[in-house]
Amino acid sequence: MAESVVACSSKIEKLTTRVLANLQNFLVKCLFAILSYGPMPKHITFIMDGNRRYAKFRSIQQGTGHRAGFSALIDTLVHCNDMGVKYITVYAFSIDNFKRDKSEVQSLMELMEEKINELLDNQSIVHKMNCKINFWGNLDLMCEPVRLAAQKLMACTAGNTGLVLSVCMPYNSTSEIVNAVNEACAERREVLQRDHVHGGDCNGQAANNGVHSEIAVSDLDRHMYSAGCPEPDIVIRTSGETRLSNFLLWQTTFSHLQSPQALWPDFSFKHLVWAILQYQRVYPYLMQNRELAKKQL
Ligand SMILES: CC(C)=CCC/C(C)=C/CC/C(C)=C/COP(=O)(O)OP(=O)(O)O
Repeated sequence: MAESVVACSSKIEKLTTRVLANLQNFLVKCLFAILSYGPMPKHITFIMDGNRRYAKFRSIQQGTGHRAGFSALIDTLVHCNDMGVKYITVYAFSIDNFKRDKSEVQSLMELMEEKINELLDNQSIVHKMNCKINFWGNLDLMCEPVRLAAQKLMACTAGNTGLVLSVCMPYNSTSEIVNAVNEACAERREVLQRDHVHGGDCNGQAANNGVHSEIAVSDLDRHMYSAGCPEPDIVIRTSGETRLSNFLLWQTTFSHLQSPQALWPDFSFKHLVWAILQYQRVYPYLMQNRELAKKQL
């Protein structure tokens, strides 16, 4: 008798769990349907701030905070993918982060290597979502195991057609801009020299193909890590901080900035939905600004 009561109550428990999960799925789908009536962002970027504070407040190891941060990143990717957001860009390691305590940098590198290798597995969530993964930054600054793993991940997801995740690492925007200026100048010099050899005038001006020696905005665009990717619609910096900290300065002129109080490992579905609702609220003004700027050019 007692056994059958236990078996029955366990069946009821399982059923309740399944019903609640289905109900939750249904509510989430309703929410997506409501959101999709408004303009949906194509590209959301995250400054994943507050991982160490998360660990400190819980009196756990600092590295555990960064691990929780990685889980929050994967959950966020899944939600964005479900909502049809095509581009996600995250600030995972700034060039300035190399100035941190040696042991902290070392443990961050180990975490990066471990997690990138996990993502390389065919069964990983990013493969299931057909994600393409880019790394934006100077990978030569990373230690060899991280660099090799990152290059392998980029190569093996290059043909994927789903969500595009760009991991900024080791990155800062001013280096990206300087790099783009140098590359654009080198490219222009090459064209002018070629033209000169083939009949340009003695001032180095192109002969007749309309090439000018000045660099245009579009030249720099082509040499940014973000070439081919739409400008971010939303920049979210968690932990209530309101600085950009040298992140995507070139690309975020018209982006909507948000700084939820949540620390990155606590960032969840509700924060994401709230961020999109806020974006939809200000969307007409964002578009107005963009149009105005285009006219002024
Ligand atoms: C493979 C891959 C993409 C891994 C990403 C893992 C991850 C979440 C990295 C975040 C690294 C970082 C320095 C975050 C800033 O928080 P913080 O450490 O500055 O914390 P604080 O703001 O509390 O000081």
